[in-house]
Amino acid sequence: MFALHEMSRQMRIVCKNGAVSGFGGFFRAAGNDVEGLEASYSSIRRLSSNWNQSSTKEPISNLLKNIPEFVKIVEVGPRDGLQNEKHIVPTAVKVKLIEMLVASGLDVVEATSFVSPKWVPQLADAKDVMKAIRNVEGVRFPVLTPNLKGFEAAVAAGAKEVAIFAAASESFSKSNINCSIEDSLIRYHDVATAATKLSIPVRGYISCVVGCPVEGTVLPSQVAYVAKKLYDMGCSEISLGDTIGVGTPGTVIPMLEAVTDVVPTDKLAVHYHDTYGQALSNILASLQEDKCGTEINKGRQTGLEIHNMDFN
Ligand SMILES: CC(C)(COP(=O)([O-])OP(=O)([O-])OC[C@H]1O[C@@H](n2cnc3c(N)ncnc32)[C@H](O)[C@@H]1OP(=O)([O-])[O-])[C@@H](O)C(=O)NCCC(=O)NCCSC(=O)C[C@@](C)(O)CC(=O)[O-]
Repeated sequence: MFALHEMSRQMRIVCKNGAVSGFGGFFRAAGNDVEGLEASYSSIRRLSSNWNQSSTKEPISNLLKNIPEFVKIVEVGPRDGLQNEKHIVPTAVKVKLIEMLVASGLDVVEATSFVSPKWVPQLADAKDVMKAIRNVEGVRFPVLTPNLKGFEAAVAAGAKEVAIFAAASESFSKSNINCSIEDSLIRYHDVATAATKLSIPVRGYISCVVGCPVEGTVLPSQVAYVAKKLYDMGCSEISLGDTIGVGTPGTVIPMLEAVTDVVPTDKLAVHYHDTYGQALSNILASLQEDKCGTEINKGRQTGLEIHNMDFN
């Protein structure tokens, strides 16, 4: 899986391949043990280093003319990649994975989730993962928190940054967090308020920004509605997730336009799953989106985050 995320200024772009399958594929290839991970470590380093090098070069064609010159990478594999693994990955392997991702040069790694272990048993060791990485310096380790209970547990475990996750589709909201969109926003408002009191940045995800597995097409106005609510409650950034990977440039651009009408582009990320091989096209199209390009041409520092990378 794989995600681009322009940061520092105008537009954040996050893209992710078929969530679990992308990173899971890498993980299976590496083997469910520390040695297997080490064997794959050099590929991570190569990819990370390639990104950094290419970000300093002049654009090589008109196709790439308006994309940011600087790329910031955020990795969500330890959370998003492992949350649906069939077999529970041992804590020590998760920690090793995080350490390797950090060593590869990534400085934001979404480490785990403080969600119900009944819903996501794969991440039931969130507290232990956080304990094991507590001395890693210079890296941000955001964690998912679905409610105040999760937020309090995350803070007690040492989290310095959290993420809340709403949906643009009612059906997905119900199946993912067992409540309506409106109820989730009330819940998240409580989390955001508690986080603000502790000066903890809150990232807001929106799932199903172009399509829902149950409802089909999701209208841009539905996404803009939730994005504005998350922005108003104080989210420092809002990540727009094409959860089932059905987006194409033709659908993500209208969605981005609707959202950028109500939320400043420097607060936005996009999170594209590569289920149907559209993630890179969607990233490129999003980066070329007018508002983003205009800012880039002003020559200000830009960033691009890669949330997950598919090594398959
Ligand atoms: C939201 C809930 C908790 C509601 O679940 P619920 O069952 O409605 O919760 P509840 O409030 O009725 O509580 C039921 C039990 O869960 C406990 N509980 C309640 N909250 C917590 C908590 N935080 N941590 C630990 N335990 C918790 C609570 O204490 C109680 O325990 P019991 O009394 O039965 O022993 C549940 O649905 C849940 O955890 N959902 C998380 C699902 C999830 O993690 N999905 C994947 C992440 S979203 C995603 O991947 C999309 C994204 C972000 O990547 C973007 C994209 O790809 O597009």
